[in-house]
Amino acid sequence: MSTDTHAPFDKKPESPRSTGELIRLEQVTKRFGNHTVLDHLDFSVDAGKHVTLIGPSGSGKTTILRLLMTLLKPDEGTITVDGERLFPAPEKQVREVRKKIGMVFQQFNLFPNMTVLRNITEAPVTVLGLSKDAAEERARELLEMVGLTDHVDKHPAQLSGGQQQRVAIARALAMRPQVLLLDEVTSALDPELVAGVLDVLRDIARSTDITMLCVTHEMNFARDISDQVLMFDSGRVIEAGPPEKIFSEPEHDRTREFLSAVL
Ligand SMILES: Nc1ncnc2c1ncn2[C@@H]1O[C@H](COP(=O)(O)OP(=O)(O)OP(=O)(O)O)[C@@H](O)[C@H]1O
Repeated sequence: MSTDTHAPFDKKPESPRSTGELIRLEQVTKRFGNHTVLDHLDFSVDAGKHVTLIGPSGSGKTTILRLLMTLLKPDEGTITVDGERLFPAPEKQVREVRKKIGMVFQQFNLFPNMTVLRNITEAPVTVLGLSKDAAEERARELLEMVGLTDHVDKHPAQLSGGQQQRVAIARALAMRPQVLLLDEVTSALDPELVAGVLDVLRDIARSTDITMLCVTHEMNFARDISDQVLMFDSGRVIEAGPPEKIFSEPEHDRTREFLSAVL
């Protein structure tokens, strides 16, 4: 069996996957009724980069992740992932492109009736066609990475929220996505469980070549992992730059107001 099948994710020293631009949104507009949530939005993310979306509640950050997951469709504009259209595109192409994208949600969304191991192996077996053994081997490696080796046979209800979220991270990585979307993954956790989850994500950011697009209110985490921070306001990017610039010398008044409220 190739090492490729065994590796839970691509570590940095191994051959990188795509390089250059991985995600591109062009003139993307999303409306809910009369409410324009994203307004002719343009931005791109290069492969292997960690990009964090910050901004006030309701500014459209989660909507972007949901568009990339194809849980929503834009009203206008194009979305491209790894050079292939995600929207507009034929259904078969959308399914293929979707395999390149993993997401971790605020509410862990684990299957309650499946064990931890099965939660992680289910999609690699049914969607990627991995053998049960190969999927389990990969799952065990991922569970070690997220510090949950002792919990393989438990059900989600037997775990803390932080542990469930770490299973959800392992589950997303089991599909070997090129992009990991993180939507306020610690917002539903008790405060004492937040650090454990963020540490796992820091480790993934440091040791793998995965591209991350992250919505978070954890500004220290954003500062630690981000190559670029995008400040959103009313469905537009109003300021973008490396974290040291955005957090220390923001140019826009709205960014300053937002950061003074949350830091
Ligand atoms: N399915 C929906 N139907 C109607 N309105 C929606 C829907 N989803 C989101 N919205 C609205 O779109 C706007 C943007 O929501 P979104 O969740 O993208 O914001 P956000 O920046 O992620 O906010 P938060 O930080 O509070 O999660 C909000 O006003 C929200 O109420």
